[in-house]
Order: sequence, then structure tokens, then C-alpha cells
Amino acid sequence: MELTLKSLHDDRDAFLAAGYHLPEFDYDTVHKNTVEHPHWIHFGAGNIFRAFQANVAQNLLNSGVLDTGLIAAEGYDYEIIEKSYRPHDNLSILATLKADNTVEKTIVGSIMESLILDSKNEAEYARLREIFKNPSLQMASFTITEKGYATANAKGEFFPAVAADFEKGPEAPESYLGKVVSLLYTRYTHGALPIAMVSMDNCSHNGDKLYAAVNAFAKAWTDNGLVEAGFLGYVNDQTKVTFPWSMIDKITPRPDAKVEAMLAEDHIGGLDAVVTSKNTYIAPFVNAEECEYLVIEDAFPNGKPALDKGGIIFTDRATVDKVEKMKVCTCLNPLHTALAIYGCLLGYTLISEEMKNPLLKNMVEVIGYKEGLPVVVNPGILDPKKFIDEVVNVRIPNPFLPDSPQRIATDTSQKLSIRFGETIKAYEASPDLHTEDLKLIPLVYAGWLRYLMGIDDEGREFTPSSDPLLEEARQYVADYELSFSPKDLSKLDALLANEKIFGVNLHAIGMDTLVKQYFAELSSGVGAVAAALKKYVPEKVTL
Ligand SMILES: NC(=O)C1=CN([C@@H]2O[C@H](COP(=O)(O)OP(=O)(O)OC[C@H]3O[C@@H](n4cnc5c(N)ncnc54)[C@H](O)[C@@H]3O)[C@@H](O)[C@H]2O)C=CC1
Ligand SMILES: O=P(O)(O)OC[C@H]1O[C@](O)(CO)[C@@H](O)[C@@H]1O
Repeated sequence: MELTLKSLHDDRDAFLAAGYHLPEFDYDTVHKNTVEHPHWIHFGAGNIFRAFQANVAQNLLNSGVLDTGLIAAEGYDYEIIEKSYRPHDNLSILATLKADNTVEKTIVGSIMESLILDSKNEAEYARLREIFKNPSLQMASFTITEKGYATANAKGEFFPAVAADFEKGPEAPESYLGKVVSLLYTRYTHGALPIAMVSMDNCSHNGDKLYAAVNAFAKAWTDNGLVEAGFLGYVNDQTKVTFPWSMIDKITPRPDAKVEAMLAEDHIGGLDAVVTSKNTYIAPFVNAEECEYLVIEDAFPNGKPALDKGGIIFTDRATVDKVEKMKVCTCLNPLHTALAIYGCLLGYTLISEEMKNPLLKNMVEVIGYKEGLPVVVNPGILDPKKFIDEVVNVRIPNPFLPDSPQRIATDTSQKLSIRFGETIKAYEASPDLHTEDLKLIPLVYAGWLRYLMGIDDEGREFTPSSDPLLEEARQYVADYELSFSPKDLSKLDALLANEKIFGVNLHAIGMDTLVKQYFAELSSGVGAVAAALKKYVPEKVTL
């Protein structure tokens, strides 16, 4: 068998016998409808898109709720399309790795076109313009990673490609967002048609990030006389163009060798995973957990596909904000980051294995239930207690999900502030709660300092995961080594006072003393990390 439309047709019985769910809609009709009346284009053809959005669309096509499929556009890593989409007629295999050790295998065929977003690729760029001219288009969505929305570096200087595009205008831009905004300009010049531009990336207030980038281009092109006068107004007219906020949640690890081997047993050829030259881990299959949440602000000026029938929740902005805070600041991501740091220190390579260690499990339970939950505002549409129960008892201990502390430890310096700082701020602001009662959040901070030393609890060197502030942050711990001798910890002061990293100035609120005390213990010798966990994490957590 092959992962192609022809093989799906010719070998249908063999696929079914091997346990695959197959697309159940009339492919040719949906393809024709999509080409003629596209409703939904997605930018960022990576793993989450195929595991989540494309599968939701397929379910809705199967049940007849939708009659058009998806168009995938890739403007950063063209190899994804060349190596993983086109050889397989845009089909992919979704391996849903359930906590009960069953794997659901689905051939996802809802992506009707895959296009390279490159202004030098005339044919495909023309097709993208055609799509943006079409009145039927309701939504352009994005999963391009948080850094994909940046137009400038940390010093505020525009990236060279962005600066060049500001000068050149919408004809043939080179930067990612420049290309997207030039398509939006095409939509403007063809009737100022309405559209929702929906970021589905895992970052706080994601719609604002997309808006800021789009608006920067619209403004620069207007100031430089490169676009019609009304374009900037169009981008800022919410009856025309919106930038809804969203919260997305589905743990989708990189394509895993064990899953590849399992699929190979079904005798489907050509499923090899590749790492592209731009470092995307991609394969014709994706592996993900079963659980998924996508909550989107209901601001769609051209109407929206009936995705609510596929489990996607539409609500108001304030609710999206609360849901996102619940997940990112308390119920999922802080627990992940705590496990990432201590997992790397203790030599784990699977998050699920860490959850078998009672101390690590108790650590995340205290951080989530005891320290975080008291300050969570219930968003109403999802219950925080139930959400965290599912995270702690089902999702992160799922032994079949090949997720690693090393993957989650990527960019920790960028994550600490939102994942823990918001809770600290809420304690500081509360008349009833006391920041000094927070005992394990400081242990995570201290763990991160210990992690920056790049030496695990056995005394072996390890390579910390990539992080834009890694080298800078490592300077602060460069003088420390594993030893029981007393340390001058003042070298940590400037780091601990860095509000950007921790969300609060830990010195100003007095938490730095505890973090330093913990750090001294964690770095006091081989085995000190395990010893500190034993000392500070309760043996029993009563929920
Ligand atoms: N994988 C996961 O568990 C989840 C991911 N997400 C969000 O989706 C994003 C992408 O995740 P995956 O698709 O799993 O990753 P991936 O590595 O499979 O794909 C990354 C995608 O982003 C694009 N990209 C990377 N750097 C870029 C840049 N500088 N400019 C523009 N595009 C760029 C790539 O070309 C590719 O389309 C994440 O960063 C996160 O925000 C959200 C929830 C879960
Ligand atoms: O720590 P990161 O890199 O944001 O990844 C966290 C993981 O958890 C999630 O937030 C779950 O949705 C995903 O984005 C990702 O798989």
C-alpha cells in the first residue's frame, strides 16, 4: 500500500483490514468545491495542523457538515510541502495515541491543495492571490510558531527581509508576513472583501501578535505610498478584517520512530520521517494525543465554517483569555515546564516516565492544584479542576505519547514568566493569599538555574535545549560547580531581578532568598537534586 489517492482507491479493503479510518466523503466533489469556493486556508503546514485542524475538517466532511476542504500554505519551510505533502497527494496518517494503549489510525484527506507561499514561485503565488480574491474565503489561520510573527529583533530593529519589504511594497515580498499581507492587499483591491485572520499558535493573545505584524506592513506600505490609501483602514476595520484570539491545546510530539515502525508493519511504503534543512521534524504521518481543545474568539466578518459541530468552541474574547490563562498559567504548561527542567536534570527522556516518579508527580500536583488553582478565574466553558485532573491523570502520564522533557525545555527562558509569573502576581495582588506560601514554584526557578549549569544530577554534562537566552543566562551560573562548599550566591542577583524572565522581580518581592537557598542545595553535589525533591515535595498530596 502507498499513501496516495490511487492506493486509497485501489487498496481500500487492505487499508480497512489494517484498521485505518478512511475519508468518507466524495473526494472529487469536495476538491472541486474547494478550488472554486475556498472557505479556509491555513498557513504553517506543520504537525499540529495535520493532527488537529485537518482532522476536524475531515470529520465534518465525513458527516456532510462541510462541503469544502482545507488549503495548506507553507511560506517558511517549502520542503514540508515538497517532501511530505505532494508525494502523498496531501494525505497524511494521523496516529492517535490513546492513554488506554490503543492507537487509532486515520488517513486524513481533507487537505485539497498544498501551496508554496513564495513570491518567486509565480504559478503558486498566482493561485494564492486567486484564493484571496474569492468572496467565499472566510478564514486564514496560522500555526507558524510564536517567532513567526516577529518583525524585529530584541533590540527593536526590523529584520532585513521585513525592512526591505517595507520599502518594496506588496508586489514580490520576501518576508513571511510580507507575503501574507500582500495576499490580504489583493483581497482589498478586489472588493475589500471581509476575512478573519486567525492565529492558532500557542502564545498569549495570539491574535494581537498577528494584527501587530499585519498592521506594521499596512502602515509602512501606506507611509511609503506603495498601496492604495484605504488599505490601512481596511486592516483596521473590524467589519472587514479581524484577528481573533484563540487557545489551542493538543500535545503533538514530533513524528516518532516507534510509531513509524508500527505503521511500517501495515506495509505502507514511503513513510520515512525527515528533518528538513530548516529543522522541521516532518513525516507523512503525525502522532498526537487524543485530547484536544481549540477555543476561538467569535469574530468572523465573512461568516465561519461550522467548526463548532466538530468540537471547536467559539466564544467571546474575555473567555478565550481566561481559558488561555487557565491552561498556560496553571493547569498544563507550568506542570510541563517543571517536568521539563527536573526531567533533564534527572536523566529522563519521556514525560510519561517522570509521572511514575511519585515525587515528580506530587511536585506538579502541588504546583497545579495547591499553588496555581486558587488564583485561576473559571472561564465557565471549561472547568479548571476537571481540566487539570485530565492533564495530571490522563494526558501527561500517557505512556504511549512520545513526548520528552528535552522538547518542552526548549525556550524555557521565554516561558517562565507566563507560566509561573502570573500566579505570583496574583498572590501579590491578593489580600488573602501570601506569596511566601509558594514553595514549589521557587523550586522550579531554582531548578532552572541548576539546569543552566548543564550538569545532571549524576554529575554528567548534558546539552540544554535551544533557547534564545541560553548563553546569556548561563553566564550567571558559570562560576558554580557541584560542591558542598558554601557559595557566594550574589552572582545570581541580577538574573533573579529580571522581570522579563520571571514575570516579576524576584528580589523585589523577596522570593530570591528562597530560590537561592534551593539552588545552593540543588547544586551541593551529585544526587542533590533528588535529595532536594525528597526534602521539599510532600510525600502525600491531599487534593
Ligand atoms: N505541537 C504541539 O503540541 C502544539 C503546537 N501548537 C502551536 O503550533 C506551532 C507549530 O507546531 P507544530 O506544527 O507542531 O510544529 P512543526 O515544527 O511541525 O511546524 C512548524 C511550522 O511553523 C513554521 N515555521 C517555523 N518557523 C517559522 C518562522 N520563523 N516563520 C514562519 N513560519 C515558521 C514551519 O514552517 C511549520 O509550518 C507551535 O509553535 C505552537 O504555537 C499548539 C498546540 C500544540
Ligand atoms: O512547552 P511548549 O513548547 O509550549 O509545548 C507544550 C506542549 O503542550 C501544549 O501546550 C499542549 O497543547 C503544546 O503546545 C505542546 O505540545
